[in-house]
Amino acid sequence: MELEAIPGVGAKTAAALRELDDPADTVESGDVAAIARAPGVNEARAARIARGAIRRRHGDDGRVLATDRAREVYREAIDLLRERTVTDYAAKRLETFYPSASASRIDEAQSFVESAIERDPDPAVCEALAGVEPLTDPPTVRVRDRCLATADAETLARAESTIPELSVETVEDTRDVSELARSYATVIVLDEKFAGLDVEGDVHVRPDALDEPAETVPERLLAFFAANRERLEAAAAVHEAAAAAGDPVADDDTAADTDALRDALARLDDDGTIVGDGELERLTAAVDDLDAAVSTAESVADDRLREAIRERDVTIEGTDFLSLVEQGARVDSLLDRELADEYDEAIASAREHLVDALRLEPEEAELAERVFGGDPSFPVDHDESAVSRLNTELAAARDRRAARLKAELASDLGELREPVASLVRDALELDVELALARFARDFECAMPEVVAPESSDSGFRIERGRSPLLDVDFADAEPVDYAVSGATLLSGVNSGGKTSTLDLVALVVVLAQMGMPVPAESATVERFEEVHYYAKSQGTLDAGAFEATLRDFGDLVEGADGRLVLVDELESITEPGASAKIIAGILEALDGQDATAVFVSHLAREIRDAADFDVAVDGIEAAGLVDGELRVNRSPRKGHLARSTPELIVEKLAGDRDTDFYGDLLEKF
Ligand SMILES: Nc1ncnc2c1ncn2[C@@H]1O[C@H](COP(=O)(O)OP(=O)(O)OP(=O)(O)O)[C@@H](O)[C@H]1O
Repeated sequence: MELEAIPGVGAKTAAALRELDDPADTVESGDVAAIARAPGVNEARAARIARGAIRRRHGDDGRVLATDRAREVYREAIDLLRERTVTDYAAKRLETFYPSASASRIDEAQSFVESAIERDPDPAVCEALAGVEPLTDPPTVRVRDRCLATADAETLARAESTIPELSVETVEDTRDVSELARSYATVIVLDEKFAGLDVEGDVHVRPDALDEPAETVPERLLAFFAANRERLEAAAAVHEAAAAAGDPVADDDTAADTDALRDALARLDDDGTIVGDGELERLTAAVDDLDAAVSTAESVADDRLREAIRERDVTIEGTDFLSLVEQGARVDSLLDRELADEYDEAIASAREHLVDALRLEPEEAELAERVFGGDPSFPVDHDESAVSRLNTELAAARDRRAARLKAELASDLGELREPVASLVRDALELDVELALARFARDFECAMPEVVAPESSDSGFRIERGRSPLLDVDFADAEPVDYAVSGATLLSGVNSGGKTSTLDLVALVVVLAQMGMPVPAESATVERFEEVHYYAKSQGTLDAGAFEATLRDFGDLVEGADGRLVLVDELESITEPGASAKIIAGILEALDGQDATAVFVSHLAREIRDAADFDVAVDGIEAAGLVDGELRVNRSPRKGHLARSTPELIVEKLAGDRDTDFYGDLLEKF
């Protein structure tokens, strides 16, 4: 796919997207997190790119939201959905839903949404979702005890780019390899021609080493899993909680084995090292504690010997005494001769202490024996070279064991790499689905029927619609029935709910064309090409602004087929007499076209009089004034010019007061 063919993707963004593993599929997948891995592409931009890809696939020019207020209603709809997500991912992913005029796009979104709203938003699942985030790639780990070696320049370049964790060294011959083996614990030679090579050290000839990065640098997988541990554990918890709630995220055969994942993670420390292996822990501790254990062992032996000397009467022959005096304080020979058994016991206790403290195995214990037992001395002394030998052996055993365990764990993790990617993706997608399910429940929604413009059901029909955009609690929103086909005026008392009705219509249409459920008992909506919603102007416009507004409406009525036009009190832009004429003219222009329009106005009577055709008028009626409060039937009555608030008040006064004034006034309405 030509990435530049996606609306909104220029050459620069396309170049960034080409850095992804599989640019075309990733962009088409709608996976906002995966798209956002492209350099310089944040999640908001990724959502726009995903939306662009959807539009391209459906040949959709994305013109539905034609005015500021229409765009605002869309934002409000998106906000209502986003408020119901737990993860940032789901919040961004919801932005890939937009009102479309393409039947195939609406069908596609509807089929996703229909199954999503069947989900049960279980609290345990939502809680677990809080820790889920898209998987992250940790920075490259540098491994310094291993290197790659090759004689070939091309292989060298490939090695540097595929295994950046290791140094890549150039070697000409066996001598070079053997030199490397002295600087690195392990050397991996990449060239076939070195096969059968015999040099000292841990040297392997592995021409396939670059194709098996998991084996060559198990640290890469370990670092990846260590860095993503919390996300993975959270995703696993989501799957487990969803399964426990009887609403599994994925089919059993596609689900990752969460037990295997937990088991593998338990073997891994946060810094990518191995944990939970008793033998490795023993060897690591033995290396770390060796010096301290040697000096404690010396003290143990010294204490024993001191005790023994203190309790013994030693008879010194004259010659010995003489040599003692002549040679200074050398008592070694005396110790050997007079206290041989005690000395041996003291040395034995030192060795025993060393073996016990370091928990040494028999072969290691043999080396430990040599640490004590040189010429007798007091205080007891150790053999430094024996300590260093023991240290080298223990460290080598530790490193061998760690390398083997890393390789084993990496091989287990390698098998989990793909499954965990879907484990996390599915958990994040579940959050999108649960947000939709919660939205549908919270606002008692139904899936609307979206019909073709040429259908006999053109326009819109909403039954018992309740707007979540009202300034009252949703529980107090009174249901509204309203249907319009063609152009109509909507009249009604002040604060009767005219603006709220326009909002409800706009919201239902926008949601329906996004493929979403709508807050109504049922709804049928034409698939509008464009939604033009004009909010009430704040006061009279100056000449320039008035002219600009008239131009807008001039454009609007040109080729208005397939448009939904919602206009709130256009009369406020200028003086009432002129307004009525302008609105009448616009309605006349729309009347001959396949447009659907609702014009809210307090000038319905005047507009009707100014129009050259029979203007349809609906009305939001007040049932009357009760204790100075309007009692309103929120559903507009079809073909009915509603009485205005002033008329209602005059009528009330005419009934209450004993004077002709109010009666005469009433007749003027
Ligand atoms: N369906 C409804 N359910 C509950 N309350 C509603 C409903 N519709 C409107 N209201 C309440 O009535 C108030 C006024 O509604 P709205 O602004 O839509 O009336 P209006 O007819 O456009 O008024 P005006 O003629 O002054 O422009 C709203 O702020 C809301 O509190």
